[in-house]
Amino acid sequence: MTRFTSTNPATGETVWEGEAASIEQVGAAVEAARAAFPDWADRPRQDRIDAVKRYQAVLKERAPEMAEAISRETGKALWETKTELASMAGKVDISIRAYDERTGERSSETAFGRATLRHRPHGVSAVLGPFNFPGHLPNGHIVPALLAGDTVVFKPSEETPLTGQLMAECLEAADLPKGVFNMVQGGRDTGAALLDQPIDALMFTGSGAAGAHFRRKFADDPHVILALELGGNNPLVVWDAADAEAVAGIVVQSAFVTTGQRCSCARRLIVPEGAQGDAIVEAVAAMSDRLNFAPWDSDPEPYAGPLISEKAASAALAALQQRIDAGARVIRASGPVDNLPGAFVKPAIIDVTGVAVEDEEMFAPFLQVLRVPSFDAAIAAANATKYGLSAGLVSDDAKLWDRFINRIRAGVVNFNRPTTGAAGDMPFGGLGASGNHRPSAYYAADYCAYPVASFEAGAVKNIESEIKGLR
Ligand SMILES: NC(=O)c1ccc[n+]([C@@H]2O[C@H](COP(=O)([O-])OP(=O)(O)OC[C@H]3O[C@@H](n4cnc5c(N)ncnc54)[C@H](O)[C@@H]3O)[C@@H](O)[C@H]2O)c1
Ligand SMILES: O=CCC[C@H](NC(=O)CCC(=O)O)C(=O)O
Repeated sequence: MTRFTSTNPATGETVWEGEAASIEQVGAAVEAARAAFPDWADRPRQDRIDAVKRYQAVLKERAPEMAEAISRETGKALWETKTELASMAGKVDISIRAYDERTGERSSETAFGRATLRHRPHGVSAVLGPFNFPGHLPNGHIVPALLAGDTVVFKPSEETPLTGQLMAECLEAADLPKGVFNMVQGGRDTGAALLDQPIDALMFTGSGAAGAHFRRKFADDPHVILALELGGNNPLVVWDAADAEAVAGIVVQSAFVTTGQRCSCARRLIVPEGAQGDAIVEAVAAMSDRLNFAPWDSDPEPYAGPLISEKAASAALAALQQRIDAGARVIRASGPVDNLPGAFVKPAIIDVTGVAVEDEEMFAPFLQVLRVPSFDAAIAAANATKYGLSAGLVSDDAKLWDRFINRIRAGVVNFNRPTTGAAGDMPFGGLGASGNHRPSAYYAADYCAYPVASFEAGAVKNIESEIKGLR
């Protein structure tokens, strides 16, 4: 057994300590999920709705305590973790609607009787969660999976086992049948052990690198459904927008919210060459100076907290330095935040125009500016990435939006809105290295069940007259 801990990145305090699941325990969790599957899948839909509604009630009751726990474990500001808990409870009603609308059952009358579309669950779903929304994002797989009739084995991020434990307690309090929901704690080894088991689906939210690994791992297992929600190198284009202050607010919320630890954060700001671009970059830099990065419970309320760990901060700063060494010009330098531990970093803005930089996500509050000569060049630069999660245009000119929306290659596209802050009642997912065309949020219902078309005649009837060429 391997012991591991999770610590508050703002203080170094241990917030959770425990054992990673052994291979045997992982196997037992999958067996329990397998044994529970037939009964759970065959239950009337209302039974499963009642179960997730009970879970929702527990979540609502425990929301204040859980929001604080997520803040302590991730360092995220309390205002933000409160919204995470609200999204978790809200996910239940959204998923019930999505199930009915996207994967429910419907019949139509035919000449021979009836044609019916049904959806059936896949079986045992492994859910691997990320650290940045350790409740909301795994919850966005778990709730639709349970509603569809799948059983679940969940492994939270090794950075956020406390959040995982609290979610498991809520599901236990919801009195689901034994084996329907199971949790195993641990790191990548535990995740790998889970994926070596006979599972029917992998519902994954995490890094592009891990997603690429899973694509390869399951290449010969087409029966295992993969839903991959991965990172991005998201572009935000600002073009012909007169109010630089207003633009700055949208850019800052796109790039720096959650200390840049959202998959949908803008990583690349694309602006016109010359004075228009200068004014925008100056306004963004000035606003970034006013952001208060501080511990989650400080007074006044912080804008955001630290990165998830000192290790993550060192890795992100190294990636930033690599770009500076390659020729990027520093507009705002990062570095430690005064008198706070090493997981805190200042937001950085660098100009990478004409510099060959890696097309990789920096999961930190670091924004790269690119200056281009025309709107066509801006769209080309925006699309010059292997990823395709979120993108945005800020402009006073609605005609530019018409061009942008038709040509941009991303799953979540915003006009005069931050790239962050997606909605649960819309699909959420990306193209290329950002996913595998199985978007989550409202469309999670689609990967939790498969469609079955059935053609049903009420009685055995002689169809000889329909058979051509019968002698
Ligand atoms: N598209 C989305 O919806 C979305 C949402 C949130 C975060 N993300 C992305 O997630 C990343 C941040 O989260 P993270 O650092 O926790 O991601 P991560 O990929 O490091 O880890 C995610 C989960 O997968 C497990 N894991 C990772 N590699 C594994 C392997 N080889 N075998 C088995 N299990 C493995 C981890 O233990 C963890 O539980 C960022 O890239 C971000 O963009 C994407
Ligand atoms: O870190 C990545 C996603 C954060 C968030 N996205 C969503 O909440 C998607 C909607 C859902 O799953 O219900 C964002 O875009 O800010």
